[in-house]
Amino acid sequence: MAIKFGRPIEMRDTPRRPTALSSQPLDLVTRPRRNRKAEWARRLVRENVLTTDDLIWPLFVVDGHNSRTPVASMPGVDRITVDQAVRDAERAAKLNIPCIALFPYTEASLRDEHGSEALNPDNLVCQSVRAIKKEFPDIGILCDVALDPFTSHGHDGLIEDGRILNDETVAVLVRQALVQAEAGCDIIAPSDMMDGRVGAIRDALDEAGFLDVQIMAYAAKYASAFYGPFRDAIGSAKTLTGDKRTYQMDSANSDEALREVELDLAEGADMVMVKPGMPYLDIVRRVKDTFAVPTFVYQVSGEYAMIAGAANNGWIDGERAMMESLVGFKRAGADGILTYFAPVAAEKIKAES
Ligand SMILES: NCC(=O)CCC(=O)O
Ligand SMILES: [Mg+2]
Repeated sequence: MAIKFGRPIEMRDTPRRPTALSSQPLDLVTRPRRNRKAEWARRLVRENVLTTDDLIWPLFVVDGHNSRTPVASMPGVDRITVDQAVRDAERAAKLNIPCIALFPYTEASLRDEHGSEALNPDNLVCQSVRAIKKEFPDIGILCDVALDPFTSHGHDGLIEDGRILNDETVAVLVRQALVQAEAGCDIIAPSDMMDGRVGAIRDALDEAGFLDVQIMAYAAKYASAFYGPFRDAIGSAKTLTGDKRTYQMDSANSDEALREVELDLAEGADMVMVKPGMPYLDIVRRVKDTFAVPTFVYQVSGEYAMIAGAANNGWIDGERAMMESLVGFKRAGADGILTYFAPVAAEKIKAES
C-alpha cells in the first residue's frame, strides 16, 4: 500500500458518501478548516486570549459630588465626580481589572497659560488617587504627566512666541510627577512627548525616595485625529490652538518610533506605550519584537467612538467589534491595553469564564 504524507493512498480513493451536490473530493493533504470545525476545536488552537489582566481603564474625573455626566462623543463614557471614581475603582477591582488611569476635566477658571493646576497637590487627580487608595489600596493607579488638561491653550507644554518649549516644560512635568507620586500614584505616564522627560522624572522620583513608582512612557505617541473625543471629555477641544505636530509623531513614520522607545527605555522607562492603537498595530509589533519589554497600546477615544457610534446605529455588532479590536492588540504583541471598553470587556470575559 502506497503511503503519501503518512496516509495510505488507497484510503483516500475509497468512495465518498454521495451528497446532493456531490463532486470529486479535492486531493488536499491539508485542510485548515478542520481546526475550525467546532468551538471546542477553535478554542484548542487559539493563539491569543484576552484576559482582564490585559486591561487598563481610563476614567474622566470632574469637580462636584455624586454625579455622572455623559461625554457626548463617547457613548457609554461619563465624566464622574471623585466619589464616583471610587465606585468605578470598586467595579474595576471586582472585575479583576488591575489598573485604572485618571484624567481630569479642569474648570476653565483653573486653567492658565502655565498649567499651574497640574502642580496643585489637591487637584482632581490627586484627590481621586487619595480617595481611591484609601478604599482600594490594591488597585493600580496610572496618572498622566502632561499639561494639556490644565493649560488655557490646550497644549501639553509651555509656549513662548508660539513655540512649545521643551526643557522648560520638562522642569514643570517633573514637579507634576512628584505631586502625583506624593498623592499615591503607582505609575507615572508621561504623555507629553517632550524630549528627555523620562530621565528627568526618573531622577526626581528616585531622589525623592519614590523608587518603586513605575514609569510607563507614552513613547510613540502620534499626532492623531483620533484624539478628538478625548479633548471633548477633558474640555480642551475648544481651547486648543493649532496642532501638536511639533512634539507628537508624524503618522507616516515607523523607524522613528523605535528610536523614541529606545531613548525612553535608556532613560529609565519600565514600560512603553504606542498610541493610538488600531492604525498603529505595525508599530506595536515592531516595538515588541525589537525591545521585548512590557509594551502597551492605547485604544484612544476616536477608536472607541467609531465602534460605539457604529454599534449604536446598528451598523456593526458592537460587542464583537470590541472584542475583535482588543484581541487584535494582543495579536500585535501588546501586553496590555488602555481602553474605554475595559469594564464592558471585563464583564463579558467574566461571564464567559
Ligand atoms: N494622554 C491621554 C490621551 O491623550 C488620550 C487620548 C484619547 O483617548 O483620545
Ligand atoms: Mg521621546
